[in-house]
Amino acid sequence: MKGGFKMSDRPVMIEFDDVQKVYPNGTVGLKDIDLKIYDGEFVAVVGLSGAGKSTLLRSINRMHDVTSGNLKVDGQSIVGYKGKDLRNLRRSIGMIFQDFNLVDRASVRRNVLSGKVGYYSTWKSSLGLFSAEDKQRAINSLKRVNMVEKLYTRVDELSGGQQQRVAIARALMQDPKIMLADEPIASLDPLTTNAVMDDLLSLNKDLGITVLANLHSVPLAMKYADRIIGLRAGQLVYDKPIAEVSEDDFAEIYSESHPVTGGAVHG
Ligand SMILES: Nc1ncnc2c1ncn2[C@@H]1O[C@H](COP(=O)(O)OP(=O)(O)OP(=O)(O)O)[C@@H](O)[C@H]1O
Repeated sequence: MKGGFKMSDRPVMIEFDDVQKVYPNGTVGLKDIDLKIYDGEFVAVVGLSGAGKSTLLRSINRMHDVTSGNLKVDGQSIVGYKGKDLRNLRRSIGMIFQDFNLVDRASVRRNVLSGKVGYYSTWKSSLGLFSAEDKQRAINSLKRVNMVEKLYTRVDELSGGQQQRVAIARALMQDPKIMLADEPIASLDPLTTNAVMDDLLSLNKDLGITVLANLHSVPLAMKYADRIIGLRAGQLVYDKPIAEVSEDDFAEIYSESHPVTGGAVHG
């Protein structure tokens, strides 16, 4: 926060307004969520398994639909989006997953170019007819995650950390405004964890991409994020800029037995 600059002075990129999500079987995924995420923020989402972290992330690109309330991305309400609007929303949001979601038997290059598949007709993409510009973009994306020397390597010959970096490069093909990282390092060892988190940080700081990452590790969240939010049983029970965060704060979020206090630790 140099020179008194605050993230909340920036435009709002994602806004939840009284959002509820109830799954068809009655499970509450999200409850009474009010949340603003600012353009260029790096937000870590922490909480116990089942707290609603994935549901929160996946409602932003409409992988999950919310049950009620409003959700805006870049000023536009996205809850009713269909067809072209929904496709454009998803193009503007990159996503990476715990298990990478790459095509194992294809090359790194092919996987990264597949980040552009939705932009081409089916026949062109099935024949691998990508434009020279997109081929160059794939190389640039791989350079950004230090993976360009693996361009022609098959994905199943890479380590987990390398695969996650390829997944980041693939997401970059869309030129996203937002990057959702759903437990990006849960399958990785500590060394590759730092490499992947460093990549996410560089997208955030160098390219200005707003990053939301679900993390199980509070120390990691403290190291990388501008702000930490905590969920418990679908509710937002913690929300602080990193300068105010103390590791002791997390006892409540991570205690299995403590009842939800109705957001007393908000803000
Ligand atoms: N498709 C679904 N149908 C029914 N319930 C679901 C579905 N997906 C998630 N849930 C439930 O919603 C709640 C929130 O799940 P969610 O996956 O968002 O939590 P999480 O914090 O991401 O957990 P984890 O860290 O284990 O991934 C949990 O109780 C979960 O069992």
